[in-house]
Amino acid sequence: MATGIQRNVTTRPGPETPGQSPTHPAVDRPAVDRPAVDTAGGQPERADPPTAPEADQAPAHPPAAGPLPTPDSAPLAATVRGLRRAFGSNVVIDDLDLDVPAGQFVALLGASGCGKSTLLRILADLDTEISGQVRVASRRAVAFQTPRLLPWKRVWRNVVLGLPGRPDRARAIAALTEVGLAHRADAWPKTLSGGEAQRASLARALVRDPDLVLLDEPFGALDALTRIRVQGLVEQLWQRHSPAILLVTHDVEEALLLADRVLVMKDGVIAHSATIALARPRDVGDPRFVALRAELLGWLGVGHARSEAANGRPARDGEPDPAVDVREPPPRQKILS
Ligand SMILES: Nc1ncnc2c1ncn2[C@@H]1O[C@H](COP(=O)(O)OP(=O)(O)OP(=O)(O)O)[C@@H](O)[C@H]1O
Repeated sequence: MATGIQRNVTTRPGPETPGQSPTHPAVDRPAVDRPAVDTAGGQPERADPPTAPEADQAPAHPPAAGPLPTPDSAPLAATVRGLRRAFGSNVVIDDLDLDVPAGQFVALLGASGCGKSTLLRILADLDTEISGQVRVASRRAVAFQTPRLLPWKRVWRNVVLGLPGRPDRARAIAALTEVGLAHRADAWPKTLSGGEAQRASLARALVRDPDLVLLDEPFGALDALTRIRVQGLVEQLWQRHSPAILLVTHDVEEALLLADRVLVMKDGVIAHSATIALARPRDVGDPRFVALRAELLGWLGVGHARSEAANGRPARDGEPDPAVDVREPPPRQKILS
C-alpha cells in the first residue's frame, strides 16, 4: 500500500513553504504506484491562505483506494530504508530503517531532540531534504500537539479543508459525529476547549479516510482527564477504521496503553522495538505492564532496564519477558515498488 516513493534519492534543499502541496517535486518522486489524488487537476490540494495548518497538507483521497496487498509480504503503510536527515552538521537521522504494517498502532519514543518529529514530518512529506528511501501510503493524515485550526473558518469547514471539490458539510458532520463534536460544527475554533479542538483535529484526519495517521504528541497540551478521554477516542477510531498509526509521544505509559509496537529512537535510528502482547483495554497495574514500562524506561536511559517489582529480582541477561517480544528492528522486508 505504500505509494509515495523516493528511491535512493538525495532531495534538493529548499525552504518549506506553508501552504504548498506536500507532494514532492516530480524530480524527487521517480515513481508512484497509485495515483495520489490529493491534487485536483494538477493544482495543489488546497487554495487556502499560506497560513493554513500543516495538518491540512495531508493528502485527501477518495475512499475507493485501500491497502494494496503484495504477493509475498503484508501490506505496509510506510517503509523507510537508509534514511538520512541532517541540519547542517547536525545529523539527526542516519541510516534509519522502518516498516509500519497496515493497521498497526506504533508508538515512537525517544529522548528530546533525538529526531522523532523530524521523522514524522518526513513521513508526512513536510520535510523533503533527505536521502534514502521513503514510501508512505498516499492516504495519510497528520495531527499535531496544537490542533492548528484556521480561526476564520467554522469547525466543519476546518474539518473538510483541503479536500477536493466543494466543502462537503455532510462529510464533515459525519466525522465530527465520530469524535462527539457534531454539535460544535458551526462554532468558531476559538470557542472550542482544548479537548474539543483536538477532537476537531482528529475529525479532520478521519475525514481523509487515511491508511496512515501520523500523530505528533496530540495529547501533549491536554489536561490529564481530557488526555485520557482523547487517548480513548483515538484507540476507538483506530479500532473502527484500522489505519496504521504512528504516534510520537514522550509518555511511556501512553505508548504502552495504545500501541501494538513501541519503538525507541536513538542515535539517528530505531534502536529498539517491542511488540506489546497485552490484551486491551490495558491495565497500568498489570505486572506485565509494569515490567514493560520499566523495560522501556531502561531503553530510554531512565530507571532500570527490567522491573524488579514485576520479577521480584533483577533480570538475568537474556531472560525472556512473557509480555514483550523485544528485539532489534525487524529484518528488512521487500520494498514494494
Ligand atoms: N528546521 C530545523 N533546523 C535546524 N535544526 C532542526 C530543525 N528541526 C529540527 N532540528 C533539530 O533536529 C533535532 C531533532 O529535532 P526533533 O524535533 O525531530 O526532535 P524530537 O525527538 O521530536 O524532540 P522533542 O521530543 O523534544 O520534541 C534537534 O536537534 C533539533 O534542534
